[in-house]
Amino acid sequence: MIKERGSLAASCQLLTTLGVDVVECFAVMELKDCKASKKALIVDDLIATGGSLAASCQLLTTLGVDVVECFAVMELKDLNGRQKVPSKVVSLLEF
Ligand SMILES: O=P(O)(O)OC[C@H]1O[C@H](OP(=O)(O)OP(=O)(O)O)[C@H](O)[C@@H]1O
Ligand SMILES: Nc1ncnc2[nH]cnc12
Repeated sequence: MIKERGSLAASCQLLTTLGVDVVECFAVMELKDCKASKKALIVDDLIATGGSLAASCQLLTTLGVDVVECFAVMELKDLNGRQKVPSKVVSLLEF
């Protein structure tokens, strides 16, 4: 997930409220690990306006990382956020 430091707990709580069994949370990648020629799957809890995923893609692409796909648990379809995202977008739940 692309998160501010310290906000992972709130994301887990939201998913639990929705009935998702959060088995484990782990931080996979920090910016220092993002190197050119690496591939990335970006996972976030929500795609609303698409601004967060678009900015994340842009940042990683600037670092030379190949963003293969973006995955979001929830997508607010009416906001058309996926149109801003330059990579393939997959979401689990649509509202
Ligand atoms: O598609 P967007 O319009 O960018 O919205 C989606 C983002 O909004 C939420 O984060 P938020 O900014 O609320 O902060 P958080 O990381 O503390 O959850 C959510 O976790 C996504 O990262
Ligand atoms: N439109 C939205 N609804 C709920 N949570 C959000 N977080 C960021 N944008 C949001």
